[in-house]
Amino acid sequence: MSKAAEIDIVSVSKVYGTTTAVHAISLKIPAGSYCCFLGPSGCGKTSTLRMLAGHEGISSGDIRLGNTVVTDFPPARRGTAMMFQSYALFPHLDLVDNVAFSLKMKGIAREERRAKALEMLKLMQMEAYATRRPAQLSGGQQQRVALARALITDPEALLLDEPLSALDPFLKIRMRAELKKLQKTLGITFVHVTHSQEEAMALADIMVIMNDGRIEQAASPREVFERPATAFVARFMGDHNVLSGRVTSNGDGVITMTAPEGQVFFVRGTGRQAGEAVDIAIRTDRVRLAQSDDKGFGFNGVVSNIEYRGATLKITVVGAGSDDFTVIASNDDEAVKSMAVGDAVSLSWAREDAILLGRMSA
Ligand SMILES: Nc1ncnc2c1ncn2[C@@H]1O[C@H](COP(=O)(O)OP(=O)(O)OP(=O)(O)O)[C@@H](O)[C@H]1O
Repeated sequence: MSKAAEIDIVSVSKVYGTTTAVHAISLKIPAGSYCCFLGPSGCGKTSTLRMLAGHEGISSGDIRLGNTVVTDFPPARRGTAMMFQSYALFPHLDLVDNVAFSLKMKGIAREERRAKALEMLKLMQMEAYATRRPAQLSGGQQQRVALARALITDPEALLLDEPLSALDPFLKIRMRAELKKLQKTLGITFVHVTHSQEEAMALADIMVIMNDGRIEQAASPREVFERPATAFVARFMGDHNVLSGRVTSNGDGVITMTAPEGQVFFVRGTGRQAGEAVDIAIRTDRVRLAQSDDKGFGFNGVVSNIEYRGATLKITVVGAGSDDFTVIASNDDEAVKSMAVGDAVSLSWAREDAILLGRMSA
């Protein structure tokens, strides 16, 4: 029904008094993609979304939507629409009037705007409820109405601020699938802010991971998981161990790193100087326990905790400067099954499973 627009964020900052919430971020979100902003509380994701929507002024930088610089445009002229976490429906209006509200503000005649509102309610499979008020709906139904209301302006981009957070876990997963389907059907750009790694992985074409007002990585979920860019991303996404050390040598595309306790690790990579601090990530499911494999690289440690997880065991090991090195091992492995807290174990992984992590530029 609508055209999609590329969103270009060019060196955008947001300063509130003495707090810099967003530090000169730059990002291109391709037209028609599903983009999720993810990060811990206070990292600047909502401020970024609100600047895209025009609900918050931009301290410096520019935002372009398609070919238009919208930096100084009010929300209604940007070609974006926003769906709020709380849905912000009017309790005293029926669904048709709720959905038609922004058309009323634009001065569109009653019959025309009600017809368009009904069309949007139909798209969201809510036309049977058209004469109800928001309080007479379930959470999931209210969310559909809020979506219909945001989409009635035919936006080029839909901005969603934690759209699933008010729903119970079961509905969250169902509505998540509906959001993805809707985005595919409409073909417009969706920008969705969430706290949930799982939600972002399930929905996004591009995941943008923010930390302290900066973008740590913007890439597909697969790339973020398989090639986390920084130690922050590896830790925040989970399922990775991060080991720190210093570069001891560097040549032929292989960096040798020494951990504080003297263990030596090898990782593919270039461009690091001897003596430089370095971090590597190793996926928790790629670590072998109690195996001496001459192709593997690892260390000896002591088991500090074992959690039963059904098909797998989560084993925490102290060693190589880490006090929570985690291994996810199959529960079918007899050697692993018999392990106990306090056991000395040897851990190893294939050289290609060590990922060299970058540092954030300040
Ligand atoms: N209106 C404001 N005035 C002053 N500081 C603000 C304002 N809004 C946000 N901040 C600060 O800016 C920083 C980023 O806030 P923002 O709401 O963008 O983070 P967030 O990643 O969306 O967090 P959350 O997940 O908790 O919503 C925080 O330090 C916050 O305290």
